[in-house]
Amino acid sequence: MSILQVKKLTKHFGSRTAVNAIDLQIEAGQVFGLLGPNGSGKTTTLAMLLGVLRPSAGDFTWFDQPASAESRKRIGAILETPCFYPYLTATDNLKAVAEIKGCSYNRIDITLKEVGLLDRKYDKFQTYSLGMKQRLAIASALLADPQVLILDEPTNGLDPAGIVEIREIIQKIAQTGKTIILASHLLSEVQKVCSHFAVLKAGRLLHQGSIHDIEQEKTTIEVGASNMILLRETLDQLKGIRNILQDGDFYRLEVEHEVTTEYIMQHLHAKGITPSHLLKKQGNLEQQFLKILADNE
Ligand SMILES: Nc1ncnc2c1ncn2[C@@H]1O[C@H](COP(=O)(O)OP(=O)(O)OP(=O)(O)O)[C@@H](O)[C@H]1O
Repeated sequence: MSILQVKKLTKHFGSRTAVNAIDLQIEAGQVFGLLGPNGSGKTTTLAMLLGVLRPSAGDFTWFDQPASAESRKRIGAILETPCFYPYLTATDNLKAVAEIKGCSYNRIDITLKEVGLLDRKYDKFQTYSLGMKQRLAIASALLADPQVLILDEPTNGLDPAGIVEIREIIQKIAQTGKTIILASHLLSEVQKVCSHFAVLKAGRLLHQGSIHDIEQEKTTIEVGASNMILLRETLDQLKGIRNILQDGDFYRLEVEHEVTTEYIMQHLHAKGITPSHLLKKQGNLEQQFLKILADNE
């Protein structure tokens, strides 16, 4: 089932175009990363998709139907950190959220467990760390057991341990079959948790695809030396090299991910070869992201 179809979605703020005719397709079960630098239009896009902002042009469907109050109930979202009562416990705060959303209190312990806060449920919100506050926000978004969870920059401001916790929670939630859409400017985060992603820059959609495709990108090492024949003979004997192609005055090696330039260097040294050129090129999202941004300058 298609979860979200977006067509030519646009938002102008006065003369500024924050979101410029973007198209998106998100399918059930995907963990979808909306990736882009600050000010690229991620929050504005999510706000339109959640009915918080009215689009200037374009449209979208949720669950193959025009957006409605009904479809909105199937989506749990955190656009901004929700306001919790500092002097109330996590449980009492979630009771207040349950009242607003009209859902059963039975879900409170289930969601607190999902975000790893069950043993702190009677602690006051004001005693929570930033990471715990963010996890409680996720619990509140999960309270009505939505099909889709939307998170805007979920690891913002967290320390490395807090970031890992949020990542693990997102992965666990994804395993339950929910579709997750998260906006982030952190490439590594998107690469670690997302199955699919789109890149926004200055309100435009530059790329949409699966993380898998990018990870399948070949890792290559370029190596050149004055004696290309001896270099070739040496490279032919090395393990971990899948393919060797000559490209001008160097060879382009398709290698296993683990093969390092140090490994190549050691073997060349043993044969008395000093490389004139040695460069590893990894097909990871960061390079793709930078390339996508550069290609669209
Ligand atoms: N209410 C508003 N009025 C005027 N301009 C706005 C408004 N909201 C956002 N913008 C502008 O729209 C553009 C996109 O902002 P948006 O917050 O959607 O980007 P973002 O990718 O979410 O960035 P960040 O990661 O910094 O939150 C920016 O230039 C921003 O200044």
